Amino acid sequence: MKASRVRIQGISKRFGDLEVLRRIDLDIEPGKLVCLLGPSGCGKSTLLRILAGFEPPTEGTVSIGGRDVTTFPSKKRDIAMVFQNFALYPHMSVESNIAAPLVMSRLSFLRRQPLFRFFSPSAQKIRREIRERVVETASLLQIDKLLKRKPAQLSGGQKQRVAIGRAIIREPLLFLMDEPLSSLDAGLRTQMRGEIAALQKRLGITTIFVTHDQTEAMTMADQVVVMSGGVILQSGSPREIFEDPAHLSVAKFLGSPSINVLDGEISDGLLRVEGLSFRVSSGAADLLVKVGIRPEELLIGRTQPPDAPSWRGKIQRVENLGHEALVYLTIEEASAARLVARVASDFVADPIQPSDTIFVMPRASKLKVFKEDGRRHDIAVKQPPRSQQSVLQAAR
Ligand SMILES: Nc1ncnc2c1ncn2[C@@H]1O[C@H](COP(=O)(O)OP(=O)(O)OP(=O)(O)O)[C@@H](O)[C@H]1O
Repeated sequence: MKASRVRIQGISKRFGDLEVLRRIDLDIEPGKLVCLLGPSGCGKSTLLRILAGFEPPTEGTVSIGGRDVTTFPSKKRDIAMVFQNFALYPHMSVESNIAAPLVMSRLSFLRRQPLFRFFSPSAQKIRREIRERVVETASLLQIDKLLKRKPAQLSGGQKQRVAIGRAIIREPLLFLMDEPLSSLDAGLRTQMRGEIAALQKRLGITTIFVTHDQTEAMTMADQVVVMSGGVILQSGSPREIFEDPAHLSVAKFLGSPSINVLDGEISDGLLRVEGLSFRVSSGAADLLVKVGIRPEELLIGRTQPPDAPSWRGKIQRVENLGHEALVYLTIEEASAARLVARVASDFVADPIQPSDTIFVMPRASKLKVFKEDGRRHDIAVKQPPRSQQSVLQAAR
């Protein structure tokens, strides 16, 4: 299989006065599975359509496999696309649907006519080769028993496999998918997530797909590109963008329940958050900030930890999910600050009363600090040394 590099440089798109994409730069390595992730209307489908050649950019260039294809029509780009609704030909069998791209590219209009088959040995040979490829592709996708059926006789997952089969049979340079799983039910979506990712690895075709589902992005992609308002906020591995978000919007978009966000302030070398103080890297300027804490990075207990800053929390609600529990609470010191903590379900095994007071300790090194404009503030946060803690706690 061919694996090609994709390079997007300075792409902007305007529809009249509406600027939908603003100077997008993106480099995709050959053979990677890349996800464009972002809220509705952020411009992901428009970017995919520009890559596919369905929409011209207002500015910028697209290159696929080292060729500048910006002005090429879709047909000349050697790409294949799977649409949200699969777009199968309803009157044609599964076999003919999968074969369609090869039939169109390898047989002229005349040689496609039924009568021609009987008189042209070369057309017969091509037909035989195409059939072999269809069977090979169908067995790869485990739909080889369905070749004679029409799309109306298939389940959602089977239709999707046919759509994928039709896309990969030509061995395109680039494979594009627009919300490929959104029309499947939840169980099938989980199954197809794994199957598509495994198939993509086996074939090695550079693939870009669009979704607004963070689980899909995090479980399938090698590289996740988070978009918002027509710009790329961050591009990186799923782990990178989850653990090291470059922007508060990225941090909020990933993770369920969403990251806790509290107001904070850096002054005199300390980060102060709702009454707790932490040390920050030396030389950090005084600043108002937002502090993000993932629900799994809040430790909670029934007794006050002796050697780490903690809040007193009032439990509002507990959701026991079996293997873990979500504890929703407010901070006593700042009743407006609401938090959610993800804890092992043993913690809530003893009946916990909604009004019980507990202690909530954020892991200092995991605190994510953002500037007021949402961009990440690149400072390290640490626990205050033990000797300072009693002083800081007394000063609260
Ligand atoms: N042909 C068009 N003419 C005018 N505006 C358009 C056109 N196509 C898209 N838009 C606008 O561009 C913006 C981005 O649309 P796009 O479809 O790329 O978003 P998206 O992130 O894919 O959203 P969704 O997840 O809802 O599909 C939207 O505000 C949309 O209304």
